[in-house]
Amino acid sequence: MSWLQLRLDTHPDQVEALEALMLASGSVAVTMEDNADQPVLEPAVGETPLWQQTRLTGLYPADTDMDAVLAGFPQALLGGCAARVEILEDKDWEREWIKHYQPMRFGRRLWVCPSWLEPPEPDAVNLLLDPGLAFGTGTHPTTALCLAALDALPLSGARVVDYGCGSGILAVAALKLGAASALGVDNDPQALVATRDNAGRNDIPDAALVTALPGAEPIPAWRGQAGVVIANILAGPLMELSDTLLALARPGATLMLSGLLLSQADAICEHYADRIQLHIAGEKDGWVCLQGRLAEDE
Ligand SMILES: C[S@@+](CC[C@H](N)C(=O)[O-])C[C@H]1O[C@@H](n2cnc3c(N)ncnc32)[C@H](O)[C@@H]1O
Repeated sequence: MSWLQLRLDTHPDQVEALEALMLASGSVAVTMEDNADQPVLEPAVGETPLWQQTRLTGLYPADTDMDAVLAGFPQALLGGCAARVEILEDKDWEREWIKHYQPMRFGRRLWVCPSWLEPPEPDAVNLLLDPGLAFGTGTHPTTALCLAALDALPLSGARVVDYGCGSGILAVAALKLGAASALGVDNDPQALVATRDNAGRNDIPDAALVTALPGAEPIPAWRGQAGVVIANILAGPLMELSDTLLALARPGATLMLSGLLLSQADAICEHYADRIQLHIAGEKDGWVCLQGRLAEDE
């Protein structure tokens, strides 16, 4: 079975009305994205506009008369947008995604391999991953930057905090690269489940990885203990969480921040400047990873 997909590139003011029209005209699902396919950016951290152009995609059964659907939309709404109708072949989307998820190398030693494939370099540090519903497959530039930066750190025996752990990819990578223990924090309980599953998949002993929701009981025990604190979130939370992240770090610790665009780096560096000097440790597709070391007497 195939489907028809109606794509409308429109101004955010019109999104609500157009979504209602799509649903009323037989669309079984409507999704919205920034039509430049950019992530959600936060106005507080840069002048990058949020949702300036929105792409609405409505999914219609294959026998829908799309000319009639479009004719039923008021010109005042449709006039300002680019509309396109496409045939969407029905596929097993989960399988499609899996087909394209292949082993990836980060830095010198680290490979991230889908758990259902054989690692191409059995002697490398191989992290077996099944991201489930959580963010963190290694395919996003920010995750890739953090993984490469982790590979370059002396992690042997370190205690590592992964704040915003998603699939747990960074915490588990740190443990595979020699860290002694890790704390994975996420405000999405599903992410904590994925993190524990991925740790199990990589034979990480239970005691080596603690997972917690923000503010939960195991976190105070980590205050001032971590030799490496990583947070790959977004610029806004990285600012809000600065005290929390720095409180977890011990003197001399490395702080690694990602999830931000090059245009947001100065604002973040400035925000942290009275405690730690951060520099751009890596850049990929417009995203950056910032890194710095706390003073030994911090
Ligand atoms: C961009 S993903 C990063 C996942 C993974 N660490 C990686 O590098 O691929 C950000 C994660 O941070 C979590 N998150 C967002 N805001 C948070 C907050 N204020 N406190 C804790 N976790 C947060 C999200 O649920 C998400 O799993």
